[in-house]
Amino acid sequence: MSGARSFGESGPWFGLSRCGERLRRRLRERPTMIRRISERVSGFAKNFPILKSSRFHGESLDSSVSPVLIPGVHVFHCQDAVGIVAKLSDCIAAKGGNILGYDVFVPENNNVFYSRSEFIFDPVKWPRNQVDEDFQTIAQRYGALNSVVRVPSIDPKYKIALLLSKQDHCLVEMLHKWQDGKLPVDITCVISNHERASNTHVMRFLERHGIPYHYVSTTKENKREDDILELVKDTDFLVLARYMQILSGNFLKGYGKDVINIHHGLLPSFKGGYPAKQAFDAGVKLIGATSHFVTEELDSGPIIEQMVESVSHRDNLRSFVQKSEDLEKKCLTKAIKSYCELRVLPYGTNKTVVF
Ligand SMILES: Nc1nc2c(c(=O)[nH]1)N[C@@H](CN(C=O)c1ccc(C(=O)N[C@@H](CCC(=O)O)C(=O)O)cc1)CN2
Repeated sequence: MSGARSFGESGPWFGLSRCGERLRRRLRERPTMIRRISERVSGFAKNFPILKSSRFHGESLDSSVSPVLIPGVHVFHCQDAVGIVAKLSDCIAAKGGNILGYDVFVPENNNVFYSRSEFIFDPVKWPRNQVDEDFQTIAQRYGALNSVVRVPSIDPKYKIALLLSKQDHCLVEMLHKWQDGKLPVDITCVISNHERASNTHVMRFLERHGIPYHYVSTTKENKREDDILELVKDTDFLVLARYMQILSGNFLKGYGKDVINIHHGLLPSFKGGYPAKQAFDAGVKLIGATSHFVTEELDSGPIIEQMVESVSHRDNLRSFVQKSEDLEKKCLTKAIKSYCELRVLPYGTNKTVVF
C-alpha cells in the first residue's frame, strides 16, 4: 500500500501501509496464497449475492472455469485535476475489474480530490500485488497524498488493541460485534488500568477467545506509557473504549499510527470528564457521542462519527448517562467499521471525509 499520512503526525494510512509490507511478504508464498484465497473466497462468496448468482464458483481459481471475482476498495486523495476518475476507473476496467460503487468529493474553494471506489476483480487476471502497483503508478502521476487498496478476502485483517478503564460497555459491544463478524479486525489484546475479576463476563469472553488482558496500573505520576507502547507495537491502530487516561504527545508520536477514541458527549461541547453531567447541568435537549481521532489536545481530534438522541425535562442524570452509553457503543463500532472499510480520510487540518 502506498501513501501514508496520519491525523497526528504521519497520516491515518501510516499504520495501514505496514499491512502492505506484511502483504508483500505473504504474496511471496503464492501457492499457499492461491489455496487460501480459494478457501476464503468460497466462504466470502456466501455474503455477496452477486458472486453466488452469476456463474461464480469458490472451488477453484483455475481460469478454465468461471472466474472467481472478489471485492476490492480503493481510496485516493490528491490535488484536483481533470481526468482523475477516468484514469482510476480505467485502471480497474483495463484488468477486467467491475466498479460497483464510486464516491467522489471535491470541496468548494479547495483544489483537492477525494474518491473511494468499490469494485470486483479476478485475482488470477489482476494479481493482488499488481493492483497495488497499478494504482501506485496513478498515485505517482498525480502526486497523491493517499492511495490505499484493500482486498478484504486477501489482505490481513487490521490488528488492533483496545484500551479501557473501569467501564466496559463499549468493550463488550465491540467484542460482540467482533464475534458476529461485523468488525473485521484482529484484537491482539485488551489493556486496562483497572483490574477485573476472572469470573466476569468480559474476562471469560476474552479467555474463551484467547485475547490477552493486560492490567497496567497507572498513577497521575506514572501513566505507564512505555509499557503500553510495548504491548501495542504490532498493531495497526488503537481503540480507546472509555480509557480515562490522557495520552501524552510522546506516546502518540512513539506509536505513530492512528488512535480512535469514543467520547460520551457531542464534541466540541462538553470536553473532558463527565460530559453527560455537563450536558445535564447545561439543560441540553440533545445528547450525543463522538468518535474521533486522538491528538495531543484532549477531545479535539478530527471527528469520525457522531450520534445524537433527544432528551427533555423528564430526563434525569441517570437517563442522560444511560442514553449516552447506548449512543457511544453504537458510535464507536460504526466509526471502527468505517475506518476498516477505508471510508475515513483526513480533510484539512482537523476534519475528515467519511464516505
Ligand atoms: N491525548 C489524548 N488522550 C486521550 C483523549 C484525547 O482526546 N487526547 N481522549 C481521552 C478520553 N476522554 C474523553 O473521551 C477523557 C479521558 C480522561 C479525562 C480526564 O480528565 N482524566 C483524568 C483522570 C481521570 C481518572 O483517572 O479517572 C486525568 O487524566 O487527569 C477526560 C477525558 C483518552 N485519552
